[in-house]
Amino acid sequence: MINLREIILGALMDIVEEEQYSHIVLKDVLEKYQYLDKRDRAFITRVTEGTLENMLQMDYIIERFSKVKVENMKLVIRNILRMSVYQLKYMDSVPDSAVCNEGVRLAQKRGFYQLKGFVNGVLRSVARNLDKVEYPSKEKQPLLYLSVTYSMPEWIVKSWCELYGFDAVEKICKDMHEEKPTSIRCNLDKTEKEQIIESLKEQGIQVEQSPYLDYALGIRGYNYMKAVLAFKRGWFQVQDVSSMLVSEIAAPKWGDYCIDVCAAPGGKSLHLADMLHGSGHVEARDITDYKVRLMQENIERIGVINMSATLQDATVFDPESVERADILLADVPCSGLGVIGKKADIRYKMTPAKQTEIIKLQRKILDTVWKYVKVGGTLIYSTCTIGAEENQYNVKWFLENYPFVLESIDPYICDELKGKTTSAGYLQLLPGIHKSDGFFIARLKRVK
Ligand SMILES: C[S@@+](CC[C@H](N)C(=O)[O-])C[C@H]1O[C@@H](n2cnc3c(N)ncnc32)[C@H](O)[C@@H]1O
Repeated sequence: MINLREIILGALMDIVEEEQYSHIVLKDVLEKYQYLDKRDRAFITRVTEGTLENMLQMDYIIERFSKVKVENMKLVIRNILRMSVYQLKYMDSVPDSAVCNEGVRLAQKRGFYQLKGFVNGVLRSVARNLDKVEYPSKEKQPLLYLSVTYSMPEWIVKSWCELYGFDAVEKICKDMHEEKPTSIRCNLDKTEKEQIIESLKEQGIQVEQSPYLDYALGIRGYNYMKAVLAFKRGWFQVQDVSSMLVSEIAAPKWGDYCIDVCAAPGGKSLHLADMLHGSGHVEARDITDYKVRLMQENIERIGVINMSATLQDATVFDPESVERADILLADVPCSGLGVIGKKADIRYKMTPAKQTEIIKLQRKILDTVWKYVKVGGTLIYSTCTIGAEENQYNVKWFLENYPFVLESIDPYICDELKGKTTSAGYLQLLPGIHKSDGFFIARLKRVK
């Protein structure tokens, strides 16, 4: 007999303790247990994602009732406690006694017979006293308040507060906890938006218009993406509207040659190819065979004729590319803190030291690829993060060292997004402030 909580514990161990990506682990688990009914699969998803999204808050609660600090606990035990406390706090439909009993049983099953009493004691105390827990005060401990309320590491909220102020950061954190529809980009070269909407609705899928771009939609209520007919026909891509704005701001012209130096899984390259209506070419490059294959599969599924996927490390100079690109897209690897709403575990895996390494890599990539841009051509620099270090500071450094200038992006965006920085050449999207993921896009022109 399959035990759902054992599956959840396994997934949490892989994600939290083995540093595997949550979306990949969860996708694999759901594929492996495809035969479970919809309710069981939803339970697995909800408890795994919910525990990750609220992990620091769970740890805070656990530490009110345990003499042992969470960081000193056995890895299995702390994850049993986290997922159990999540159910106690956020899932009224599960009886407290069942949560406690299952937690104890799991500890025993994983060989921690001697810790049964500890797990039982902590969980029953939490169940009895949950509404008496005192949380950090917003006025007296603002950073700890943000960190515990929204389960966001303190170093992250501290750096955001310095940049955007407390109120904006609270909006950002809150938005990252909200459930959103899946954002899709209609492939208008294949068919009309109305036909896509009709096909989705025929399958019982709810559709809503996204802001900022007419061909961006939000969908809810599907089970598997691969079973959605319009997706199988290549009529749309899953892509956040922020990411669509990158290609809009790149604004390719008929016949342009585009190089996307960090392209996988290929969302922006496919969009550029779409905007070129079969003309020109998009070279989508990435660093691993696996990712390049993934892009090739997408090219074939959608039937794109003006795009190719190739293996190329962006930190290794490619002399054949010099001055080839009308448009060069550097959608560089980044800390990803703008997409925490979709990938909850990112916030626990990123550290200031890792971020410093990422910034070095971003600069190395820019230092290598800028020569691929034709004089007069465009370089788009983008990240899915919201701190200045990887965004504004990198652009400043780039402008100081290479023959490029920023160009206004106002001609390419809707009025709602226009502001001081967009006329200066860049856009910082913030979840909760904008209706999108957190994203940064800068448009630079090569001047000599
Ligand atoms: C932000 S993602 C790109 C997303 C992509 N542009 C899209 O829209 O689907 C960054 C990509 O950079 C790739 N990458 C990391 N280091 C790289 C390198 N040295 N050279 C080329 N690609 C690299 C990663 O494999 C990852 O796919």
